[in-house]
This record gives sequence, C-alpha cells and structure tokens, in this order.
Amino acid sequence: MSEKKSQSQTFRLTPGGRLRGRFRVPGDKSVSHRSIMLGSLAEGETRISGFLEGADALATLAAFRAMGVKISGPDAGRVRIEGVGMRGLQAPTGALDLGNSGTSMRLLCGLLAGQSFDSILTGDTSLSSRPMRRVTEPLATMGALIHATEAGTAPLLVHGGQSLHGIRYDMPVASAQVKSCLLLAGLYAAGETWVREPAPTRDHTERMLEGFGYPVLRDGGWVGVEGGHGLQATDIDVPGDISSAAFFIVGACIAEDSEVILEHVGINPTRTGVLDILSLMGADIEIRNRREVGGEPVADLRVKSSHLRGIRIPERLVPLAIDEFPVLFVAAACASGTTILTGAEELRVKESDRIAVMADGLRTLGIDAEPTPDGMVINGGRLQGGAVQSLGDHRIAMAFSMAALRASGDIDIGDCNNVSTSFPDFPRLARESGLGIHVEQSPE
Ligand SMILES: O=C(O)C1=C[C@@H](OP(=O)(O)O)[C@@H](O)[C@H](O)C1
Ligand SMILES: C=C(OP(=O)(O)O)C(=O)O
Repeated sequence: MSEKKSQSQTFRLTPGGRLRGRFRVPGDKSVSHRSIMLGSLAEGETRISGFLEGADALATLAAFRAMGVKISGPDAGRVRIEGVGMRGLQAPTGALDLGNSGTSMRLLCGLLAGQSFDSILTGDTSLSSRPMRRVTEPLATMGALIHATEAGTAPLLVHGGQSLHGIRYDMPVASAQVKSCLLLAGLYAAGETWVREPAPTRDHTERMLEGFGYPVLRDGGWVGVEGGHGLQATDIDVPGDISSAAFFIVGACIAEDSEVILEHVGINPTRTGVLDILSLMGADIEIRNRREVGGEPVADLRVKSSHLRGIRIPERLVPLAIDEFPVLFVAAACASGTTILTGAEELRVKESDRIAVMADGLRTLGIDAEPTPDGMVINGGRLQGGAVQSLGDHRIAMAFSMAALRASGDIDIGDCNNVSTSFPDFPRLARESGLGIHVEQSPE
C-alpha cells in the first residue's frame, strides 16, 4: 500500500520541548480489525464508534467489502456493517491486498480457510517477508489447504471448500495473531478447536466473540471454540489504542516539565505491560476513572515527567508490551543506568527487525545500545541529533520522534509514510502537544 504512494515522508524534529495537553489517541487497531471481521459474519447490523481510520484497519475493511459485505463509513470513526452471517461471504474478484498489516493477513487466513471459495492474500514488501508458517502449519492440521511461497511467506492462496476439524494446539510462540487465526478457523471446524499459549497475549478476540454471543470455552490455560454457532450483531465502542498512547506516555516521562492526560485508553490487562515496565523504571503514571466499555476496560491516564531508572525487564511482561518496545528503548536511552531486555526475539519479525533498526538508530543518536538475539542492552546517556531510518516501520518512526524531546540536535527520520497504518494523525497531535515535528514530502 505505502509503496504505491509517490511521495516519501521524512519527519524532521527540532530538539527539546515539553509535552502538555489532554487528548484522546485514535481507536485500538486490534479491536478495530476484529470489529470488522466479527461484524461482517454476524446476523444483523453492527455499529462501531471510535474505529481506527488507519491503513491497516482500512485494509481489513476493504477486504470484507470485496467479499460482498455492505459497510458504510468510516465517518469520524463511525462504521455500520450489515452482517452477512457465518456463511454469507462471497468470493472476492481479485486478490485481497492487506498492505502492511500482519494482523489482517494472519486472522483472515484462518477465517478464509473455512469458506467455500478460494482467496489470495497479498501485502507490501514488509508483510511479504513476515513468517506465515506459524499460521499455515496448524491450519493444515485442521484440514486447511493453503499455498505460501517456499519461504513460507505471502502471497497466500487459501483454497476454500475444505472440511475443517478441531485440533488441540500448544502454541510454540506467544502470539495473539496465531491464537486468533486458529479460533476464527475453529468457528468453521467440526468439533472443538483449543489453543494454549506459552504466555498470555491480548485477548480481544475471545472478549469480542463473547460480545457477539459466541460461546468461548476455557480450561486451565486452554481457550477454545466449538464450530457451528452464530454471531449476533452488537454495538462496539473502540477504546483508544494503548500502543498509540505509549508514544505520548514515554514522551511525557522523558521530557522536562511535562504532563499529559490521555483520555479513554484501553487498559485491557493483556495490553498494559508498557505501564508496568515504565512504573518499574520509576514513571509517574496515574490511572484514573477506570470503567468498562463494551467488554474492554478503559481509563484516563495522567503522566508526568519523571526520572527513569534502567531495569532488567521481566520476561513475563514482553508479550503484554510487544508493540511498545521501540518507544520503551527510547525510554531506556533516557534512563539512568542499564536496561536489559531478553525473551523478545519476536521483535525481529515485526514490520521491521525492531531490535536491529532501533539499535542502529540509537547508536546514531549517541547511545550505547547493544542488540542481542532476543533483546537489547541499553546504557542510558545523552541523546544527540542525527539522521535515522525507520525502514517503513510506523512504531520506529514515532519512537524516534519522541527521542527528540531529549536530544541536543535535530533528528531526521526517513521513510515515515507508514505512520498512517496505525496513527494517521500523529504529526498533528504531537505538534499540538509540544513536539517540534515537521513532515517533509519528497519524491520516492
Ligand atoms: O492480534 C493482534 O491484533 C496483534 C498481535 C501482535 O502480534 P503477534 O501475535 O504476532 O505477537 C501485535 O504485535 C500486533 O500489532 C497486533
Ligand atoms: C506488529 C504490528 O502490527 P501487525 O503485526 O498487524 O502488522 C504493530 O502494529 O506494531
């Protein structure tokens, strides 16, 4: 998707500043994807508010439109879906282009394995290099027929018309995408499909299935579904994305004289590792006005400047903060002492190799950052200016933007177009809250 754009964006940041303000970050990306998927398969009309109008969630929305689902919006975060029922999707006329979005591809792969028609899933260069065997292999044991490249990557050809049967699968990787993929395939499988994760991961699929009236089975560490039940349309209020809030949370921690209040942020306990890690580092974060909205816990977060200390990050928190490590590395660079991350090899197979790309950029900015196979060792220090690359990875672009708050010189960040996948409004919100950020367009 980003590759079709003829302009390449560079973020140019002036150093220093403080963060101030009270605002709401855009809707949760994981919840937005799932609201389109389950709303499309439900009986009746689903109304969504707070939907993330970012390219990733829009790719999921476009895929369901291409399969015959009538979806209106998004209009200021409002989407209406006329659900077609579990068997109502139609064969798309072309390939489903999922752009930069791993969540779309892995979840759809499971859902489409149970359909009566064939489909082809494609993506951009980054998505086409991400590992898909983690979903195609367990799906094959359920009876699915899926062709990938020899390297186990997209494009994926999903052959419909197979009869799926339930499995019990002990997942080798802690991945909500794998878990969700198998549960979605399980909706179409004979019998029960059970999965067990090596460590808890985000549980939005399970919560939302229950919100749509689909029974979810639990037994110790196992979670499962029985095929053949139906989904009833419901209204969904998507909370603010804690993964987007994380940039402002870290920004307010590291910048002097800062205070932000982030309203209506999703604080599902399977997503709040970033708050736990920052609190261990000494951050001043107050969780206010806790409430529950449509099956997901939500709160307002007040964050003030603080003196962060380096820590050894507990491995159990890694899956609960998996998308927040780029900005947590920036927090570690600004902390006193050493921060050690282990058990996070998954960071190497995200939109970029987030260990390598962040270590390179932090070193350019004068920080002693040592990448390891499954993490990083960062000695806090003084950030200087410099030109860093995001390699088309949205979270890296936004993480280095926040580093400018503590840098001694300008920071230029290349290849920032994909910030629009998860947080299209980031430059404006960042500028309004105090960051010296300018977006420069140049021909690719
Ligand atoms: O299920 C989801 O919505 C997601 C799961 C995570 O991926 P993995 O399951 O690959 O860890 C996360 O990194 C991604 O941004 C969204
Ligand atoms: C890893 C991410 O997303 P996805 O896997 O959906 O591309 C992310 O948003 O950080």
